[in-house]
Amino acid sequence: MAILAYAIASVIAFAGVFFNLSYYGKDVFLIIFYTLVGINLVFLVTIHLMPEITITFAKRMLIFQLIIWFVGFSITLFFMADLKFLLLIASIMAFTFSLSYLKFKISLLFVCVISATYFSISYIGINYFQHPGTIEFEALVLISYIPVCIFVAYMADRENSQRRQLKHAFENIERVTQEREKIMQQLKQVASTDELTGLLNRRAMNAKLEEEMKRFYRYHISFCILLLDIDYFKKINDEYGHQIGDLALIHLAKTMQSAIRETDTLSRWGGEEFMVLLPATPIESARVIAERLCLSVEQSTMEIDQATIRCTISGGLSKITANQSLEQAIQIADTMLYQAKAQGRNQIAVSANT
Ligand SMILES: Nc1nc2c(ncn2[C@@H]2O[C@H](COP(=O)(O)OP(=O)(O)OP(=O)(O)O)[C@@H](O)[C@H]2O)c(=O)[nH]1
Repeated sequence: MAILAYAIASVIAFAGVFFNLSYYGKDVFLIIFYTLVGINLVFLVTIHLMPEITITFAKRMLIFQLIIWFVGFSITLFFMADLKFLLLIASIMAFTFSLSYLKFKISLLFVCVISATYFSISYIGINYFQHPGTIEFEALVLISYIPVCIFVAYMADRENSQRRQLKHAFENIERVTQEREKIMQQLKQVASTDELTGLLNRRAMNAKLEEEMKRFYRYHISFCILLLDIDYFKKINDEYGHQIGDLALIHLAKTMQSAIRETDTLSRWGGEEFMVLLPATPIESARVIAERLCLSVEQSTMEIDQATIRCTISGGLSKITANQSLEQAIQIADTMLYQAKAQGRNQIAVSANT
């Protein structure tokens, strides 16, 4: 809308020149007009061509352009004495364009400057250069021009502030949405992580198992469940205290995590129990992985207060089959774990039902 107003204003100004309706004739006006346009263009091109242009320099150029525009306006007013009124309308339209970027007070200042210039030129023109018209008529013109400009300035300022408020509101919404997403992510992370070891907790593991189960029903790719339990962990707690017990749990979690494949998932199932999900793994491969896990725990040591803590783990391994539920597979792994404990610990018991 503002650009349209600016374009119409330019067309009116050019039409004035084209139809040679000016008081002093086309030639004088054209020389001055094109000189000003030329100077302006040179500066515009300079601004765009200089890559190292600074904001201060650009602002100075803007002031320079304003001065050129103002001088151009004054000269045009003077030479187009019989078209002054038309030029004033063009200035309102051009104003509509620039006002959308200006504050209300600055717009008022512009209106005052233009009105004063118009009146001075009319006064000089009528009294000393035989310009047509009377000073009373010019005053009347200004009386109608000023309220229109003030109205345009007010409307532009109101639209501007509404636009700013809207932009601000959108920015706020964007920021709040981003923060909310971040918090949701953090909450999700906290809700699915075991605080002590940083592994997935039981709830998150259950979700993973459900997902794997759906994949199993859809693609018939079976998976294995390995339930692990630290042997005689109570002794560590009793001997070294609960805090050292916690450190031992962290240490063992790290040891086990580094012993499994990236595609397998280790979680803290509860207390000193851990569960490993081995997707798309045949039972024999799962047994190899489980035994390697046992060995890496057995071989790892933890130095605390000059004491060396060693642990072993026992495990129960089961494979999901078509005729059983997830709960049944977990139950079988639990039974196998019980069997591994009963058989002397530090070993893996594998379900025969595979
Ligand atoms: N420090 C610490 N201890 C835990 C935690 N969760 C469970 N425990 C301890 O783990 C021990 C488990 O003991 P039991 O269930 O008797 O089993 P165990 O001593 O490991 O013996 P077996 O499992 O039969 O080999 C208990 O002493 C629990 O207090 C924990 O988060 N931190």
